[in-house]
Amino acid sequence: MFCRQLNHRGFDSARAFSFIFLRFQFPFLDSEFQMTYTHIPTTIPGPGITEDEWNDEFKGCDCLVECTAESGCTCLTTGIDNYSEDRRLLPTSSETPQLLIECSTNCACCLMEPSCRNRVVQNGIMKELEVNIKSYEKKFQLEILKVFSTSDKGDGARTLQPIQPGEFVCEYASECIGEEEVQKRHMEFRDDNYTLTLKEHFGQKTIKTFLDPRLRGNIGRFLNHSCQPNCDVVVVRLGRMCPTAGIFAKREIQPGEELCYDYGRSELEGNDRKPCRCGTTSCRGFLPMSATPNE
Ligand SMILES: C[S@@+](CC[C@H](N)C(=O)[O-])C[C@H]1O[C@@H](n2cnc3c(N)ncnc32)[C@H](O)[C@@H]1O
Repeated sequence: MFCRQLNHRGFDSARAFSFIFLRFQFPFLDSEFQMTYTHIPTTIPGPGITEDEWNDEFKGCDCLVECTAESGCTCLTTGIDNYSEDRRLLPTSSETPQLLIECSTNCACCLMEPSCRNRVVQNGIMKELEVNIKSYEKKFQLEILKVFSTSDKGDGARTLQPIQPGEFVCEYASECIGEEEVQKRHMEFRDDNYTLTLKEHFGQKTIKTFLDPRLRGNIGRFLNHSCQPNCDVVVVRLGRMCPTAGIFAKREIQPGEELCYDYGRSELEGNDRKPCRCGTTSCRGFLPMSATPNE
């Protein structure tokens, strides 16, 4: 079924994705709103996503042995393994990232013990991470999170354990929302914007997915931007067409290092851009900004 869906939608292997954080300057900030969010371990459907869209699932593989490209696992649609035996993201050979589909409950391998290697993001956070939630700490019950201070970027997250290149850090757990809801939240929360737009290019077609952890999210919402990041965002499909965003280590990360990724690039210029405080030698000076909330 999933092959039919892929063909039907005209998807091909010449795909790519980009993501950019929405960034708008407004003169005020409502700190009440800034503090209010509910912890969720994984992405869920939010306003603007229909049940049909969310339930558009892949058929799943029939594997009774380890799911690898070599053994012909049909979830590995491009014939390349997503993860190594020790569950690290495998580098792709070209500039274009592969369509990363993890095995799901629709797969025969879901009975396998321990789980097949094509399940990483869905297994959740394996590392001990730390977040600075300032005075909000006591107010909200966040799993396994403690406190650390960033000097000038608001809250931030860091690791308490070493992380190897390609290892999964955390999901950017969010509400997956529709375009109108993006506009609505932009008006409602003004400066307080967390929406990550995934742009996937399938041939001539571009599909946008909006992930917003503003109201419901996990530690992923605390990762700041860096122009020389130690993490990458990767589009991952957990058995359904609606994508999620997985954050993976780009290089070896030492305990105590702040976790960060590149929010993306924008051509926009202007005084209302927010200065970047990543402090790296390759700093581009400003955080990326998009022209419209759903760009
Ligand atoms: C997804 S949030 C990251 C967590 C945020 N620091 C917080 O306190 O919730 C994105 C916001 O963090 C701040 N930020 C992230 N990276 C930054 C950077 N490199 N320089 C300055 N501010 C940054 C900006 O205010 C941005 O809009």
